[in-house]
Amino acid sequence: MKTHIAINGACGRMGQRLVALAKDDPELEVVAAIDSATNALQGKDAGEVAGIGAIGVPIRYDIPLGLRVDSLIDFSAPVGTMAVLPVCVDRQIPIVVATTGHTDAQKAEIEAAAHMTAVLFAPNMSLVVNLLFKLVKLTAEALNGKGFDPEIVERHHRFKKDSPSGTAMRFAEIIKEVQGGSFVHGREGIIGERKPEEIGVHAVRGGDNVGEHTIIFTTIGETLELVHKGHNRDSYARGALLAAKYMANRPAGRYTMNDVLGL
Ligand SMILES: NC(=O)C1=CN([C@@H]2O[C@H](COP(=O)(O)OP(=O)(O)OC[C@H]3O[C@@H](n4cnc5c(N)ncnc54)[C@H](OP(=O)(O)O)[C@@H]3O)[C@@H](O)[C@H]2O)C=CC1
Ligand SMILES: O=C(O)C1=N[C@H](C(=O)O)C[C@H](O)C1
Repeated sequence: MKTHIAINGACGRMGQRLVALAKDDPELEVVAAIDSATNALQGKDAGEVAGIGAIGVPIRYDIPLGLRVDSLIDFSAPVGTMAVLPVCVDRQIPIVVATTGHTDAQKAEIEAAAHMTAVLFAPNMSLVVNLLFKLVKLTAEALNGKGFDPEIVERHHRFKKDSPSGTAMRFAEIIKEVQGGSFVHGREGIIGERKPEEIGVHAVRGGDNVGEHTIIFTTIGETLELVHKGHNRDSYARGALLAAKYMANRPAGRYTMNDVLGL
């Protein structure tokens, strides 16, 4: 039986790739394509919006009542996640939250929803980025107390609304969990020498970059850099579709991409 998925943010850059890749997957069927009520593409066919031809699913701002939805993937905006989250709770729809940029209060609401429905909340759906989370933890552990300065540089397209990226902040949190420290976002002026406890996080914006993260561990005499460069958005989309299949029919609880990817 196919997994019936709903996509929140279906008109966006990621939403369109999900619609396109799901069409080629015999295990998946897109049954609902949701976007903001004000989006000019409301009512258009989601397949046409994604450039793959009609799939018979119109863009809507809600999930039709009575429709079987096995899991919902959210690549929208923080306000979009918060709009769809209570619907998923009410209707017991497992939700994959891939959107980034939520406030701490919004993050707490998403975590709390996991007591009522199945929730996977991850800033990056790519297999190798999730592997890199592990490599950065290993590196932070190996270099802890040895005089290395951690700094993170992320690069994204000019259209990205949140900064720093959710992924960059996850790398920073992993280092902090191992080494302690405090985040420094950019530097300007006569700020004095770098303090050993600093974890620098820096955002570059421009062009059509789909996402690059460089995690730097540098000391007097040598530097180690761990780098991921996305080539297109499909690595994120494929991970999210895998997650949607994994989440279908799961009981309430908090799930991770490590569960999905077997990492
Ligand atoms: N976890 C991961 O692996 C990845 C996460 N992301 C994150 O996913 C999110 C989306 O990225 P991207 O596709 O590039 O962004 P886009 O801006 O291209 O798409 C977002 C879509 O969501 C829509 N939207 C806005 N508000 C709502 C709402 N209230 N309800 C439903 N839909 C809404 C937007 O509509 P409108 O234009 O009308 O506002 C737009 O169509 C970002 O937070 C990004 O950081 C991106 C890539 C990978
Ligand atoms: O907005 C994007 O494009 C991306 N956002 C995610 C993030 O903020 O970490 C993941 C990826 O880097 C692409």
